[in-house]
Amino acid sequence: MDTSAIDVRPTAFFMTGVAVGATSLYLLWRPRAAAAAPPAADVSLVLSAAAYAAIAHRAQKRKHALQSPYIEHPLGVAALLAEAGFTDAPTLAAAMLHDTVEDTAVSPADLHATFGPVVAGIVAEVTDDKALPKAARKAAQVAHAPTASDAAKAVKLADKLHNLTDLCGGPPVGWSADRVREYFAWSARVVDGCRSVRGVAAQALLSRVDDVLARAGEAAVVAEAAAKAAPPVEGGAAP
Ligand SMILES: Nc1nc2c(ncn2[C@@H]2O[C@H](COP(=O)(O)OP(=O)(O)O)[C@@H](OP(=O)(O)OP(=O)(O)O)[C@H]2O)c(=O)[nH]1
Repeated sequence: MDTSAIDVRPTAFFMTGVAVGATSLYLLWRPRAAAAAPPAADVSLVLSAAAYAAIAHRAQKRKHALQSPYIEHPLGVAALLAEAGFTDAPTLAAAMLHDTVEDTAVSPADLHATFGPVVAGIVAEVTDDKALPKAARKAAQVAHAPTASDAAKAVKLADKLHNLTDLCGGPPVGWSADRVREYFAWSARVVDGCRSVRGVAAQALLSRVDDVLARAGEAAVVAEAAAKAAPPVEGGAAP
């Protein structure tokens, strides 16, 4: 067949169009694909932190009536960050580990050795000094919040969001309605110190925290009902 008679210009034009289109699609898809599939090292860091926290908190339970395993809280805090749009692995890992130094035998040096300085640093920022009397410890959280890093502010906000949402479902055993109101009021002061946190995901988180802070009255009513069923123990023991 004599192909010399075929005009190749439309074909060349078509192929150039396909190439330009495919390149554009690839350039559009590539960042989305990267966002959808985090690097294996990030997944590994976050899951290792979850496993580490599960072992560290293995003997502890939440204080509410369900008495669920304590790890529910760190997992919940990390999940709230992810739902808000946080994808930074050290921040998610620190969320998983945020109560290990405060409430278990894990030391800052242990975390530094296992997870490195970034994760250990965020955890250190959100760790209360349990040697302080309770009132001083609570005041220190309010005082330190404004100067915390963005990552530490985000973990603190998710921590408060999880605990306050929990309180709306039912208070820790022995908490009176007044104690619930006090916890909401104190949390609002910590949250105010975190409002300078930067980033779209952090602002989404703040908006959810504000929604739950508005439910203080509802949580107090739930606590009143629970107190009628089982009388409150004022100043009840914390874990
Ligand atoms: N709402 C709720 N809180 C529970 C539950 N179980 C344990 N907690 C913990 O109780 C703390 C609040 O109790 P408080 O008596 O006010 O404080 P304390 O334990 O620090 O002395 C919260 O700590 P925090 O200092 O506010 O935060 P975190 O950094 O220790 O998590 C929260 O993590 C539960 O079932 N529901």
